This record gives sequence, C-alpha cells and structure tokens, in this order.
Amino acid sequence: MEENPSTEFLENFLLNYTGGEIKLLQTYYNEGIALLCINHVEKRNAITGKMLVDLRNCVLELEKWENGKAVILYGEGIAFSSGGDLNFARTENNPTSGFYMSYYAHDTLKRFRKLPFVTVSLVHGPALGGGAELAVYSDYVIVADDVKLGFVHGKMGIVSAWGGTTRLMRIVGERKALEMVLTSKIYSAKECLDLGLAYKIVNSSIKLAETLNFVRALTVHDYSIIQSNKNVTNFVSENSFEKSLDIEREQFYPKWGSKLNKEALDKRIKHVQNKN
Ligand SMILES: CCCC(=O)SCCNC(=O)CCNC(=O)[C@H](O)C(C)(C)COP(=O)(O)OP(=O)(O)OC[C@H]1O[C@@H](n2cnc3c(N)ncnc32)[C@H](O)[C@@H]1OP(=O)(O)O
Repeated sequence: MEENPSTEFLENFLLNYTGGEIKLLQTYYNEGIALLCINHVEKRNAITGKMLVDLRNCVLELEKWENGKAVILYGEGIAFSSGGDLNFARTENNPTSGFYMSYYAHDTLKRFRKLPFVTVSLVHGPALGGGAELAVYSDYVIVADDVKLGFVHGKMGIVSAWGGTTRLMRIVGERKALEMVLTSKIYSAKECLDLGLAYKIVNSSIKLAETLNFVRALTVHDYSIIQSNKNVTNFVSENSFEKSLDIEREQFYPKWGSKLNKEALDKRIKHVQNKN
C-alpha cells in the first residue's frame, strides 16, 4: 500500500466508480452564497468515487472565491445522501481500497472545513453512514422535518470513513457522539434538535427557501468580516487557546482603522436590539 498516494493516483482509482455528480451552483453568487448540490437521485444520492472527485474540484473552486460568504450543501430529490456507494463498497472490499478512499476524502473535507465561509448542511430524508458524515462537516446542520439521520457504520461492520465521528464529537460532545455511533440509531428531526446536532428544523416543502433566509441573516456584513470571523473560529476549533489568540489578533488589527471601521465609527451606531 502506498502510504502517501498522490492525488492523481487516487483520482484514477476513484474515477473507476462513476454515477451521479456533485456540483457548485452559482444561482445566489451575487449574494455571496454558493449551493453545493449532491445529485445521484436514482441511488438516493449515494456517493460514488467520481462524486468524491467532483467534491474536491468544487472545494478547490470555492477556495478561489474571493468575496464568498456562505455555502449550502444539500441533496437533490428525496434524500440528502444514502452514504458511500455500496457498489464501490462491495467491489473494493479490502483495507487498501478503504485507506485510499478515506485518505482522499479526508483531504477534501479538511479543505472544506478550512473555507472562510459559513457552511450549512441542509439535510432531508435519509442521511446515512457517509451521508451523515458529510452533513456534520458544516458549521450548521439544518434538518428538514422528514430527516432520518444515522451513523449506521457499526451495522455495516465499519466505523466512520470520512472523519464524521471527530466532527460529530465537536458538535454534540463526547458522550452523545459515542451513543450515536455505538447504537447506529436513526434520528428524527426533533431528536437531532434535542441532541444539539441540528441547529434548526425547516419545513420539508420549503426547505431551501427557509435555509437561504437563515443564511442571509448570518451574512449581512461585508464578506471580509465574515471571512475573518470564520478564519478565527476555524482556527480555534483546531488549535490551542494560545495559538488562537494569535490568529484572532492577526485577523483583527488590519481592520482597526480600515474603511469599514471608519465608516461605522462615523455613523455613531447605537447598538439597540431590533424590535420585530
Ligand atoms: C463510506 C462511508 C460508509 C457508508 O456510507 S456505508 C453505506 C451506508 N448506507 C447504506 O447502507 C444505505 C443503504 N440504503 C438504504 O438504507 C435505503 O436505500 C434508503 C437510503 C433508506 C432509501 O430507501 P428507499 O427510499 O426505499 O430506496 P431503495 O432502497 O429502493 O433505493 C433506491 C435505489 O438506491 C440504491 N441505493 C440506496 N443506497 C445506496 C448506496 N448507499 N449505494 C448505492 N446504491 C444505493 C438502491 O440499491 C436502489 O437501487 P435500484 O433502484 O435497486 O437500482
């Protein structure tokens, strides 16, 4: 087994497993919002090797997006994602193939986590195995009222392949995460909310519209402010307190006296709570 396989090698391997696509939609780019769409409807959005390559290409494109603010990851059709492609799982059923698939996905998803944008997973219908793992990579998990989310890996005789347990633990805490992966239980929307996994429940018939509104409310400020805040929270979640203060300072001081800062000071803003 090649311990540090090249991207080219891994992509040649994964591209043997075709079907479906993951694509970036620019419909709301003018608002600084990108849609990342999982589309393999006939297989309930199972993630093929080719789709893992698509996902990486989308993330590489997002890395170049200078004035982006947010990304919404969602699934077409009646599922968020039924997880890893079982055709791949059956054909490449050996540890070396598992290592290659996991190594490649980890690298992509680490990059996704480091994006300086607010990331939101809109999760509906089945989100199982790798589907649940993808769901928890975002900053916010919004679930539709028809969600069925489960870390079912244990039932399949495996553990999380794409780093989902690490992410899950950071969201719901150690004991709840352990319970979820040890039981392979499938959770409803209300249960996801009670666990602290979901941030909000949306109506499945208007789920994208509701999620867009949620995202718009979080992205009212200039993209530079959003990206700096995200750089700080990304760093804090991965690094020590001391290093975090350093990065927070690095993100802060160039904005002290910037055009935006001066304009805000000139407005003599009074920070009273909005009355709705
Ligand atoms: C790599 C990380 C680890 C993993 O993710 S391991 C995979 C874990 N996921 C699973 O085991 C999901 C298995 N699938 C299911 O439980 C059900 O299909 C599911 C998602 C609840 C949907 O149920 P239904 O709506 O009744 O649909 P269905 O069963 O008739 O499926 C429709 C077609 O989709 C296919 N499908 C579903 N999940 C798949 C998968 N993960 N990989 C490949 N194909 C998958 C299914 O075989 C069926 O295909 P076809 O129409 O018979 O050709």
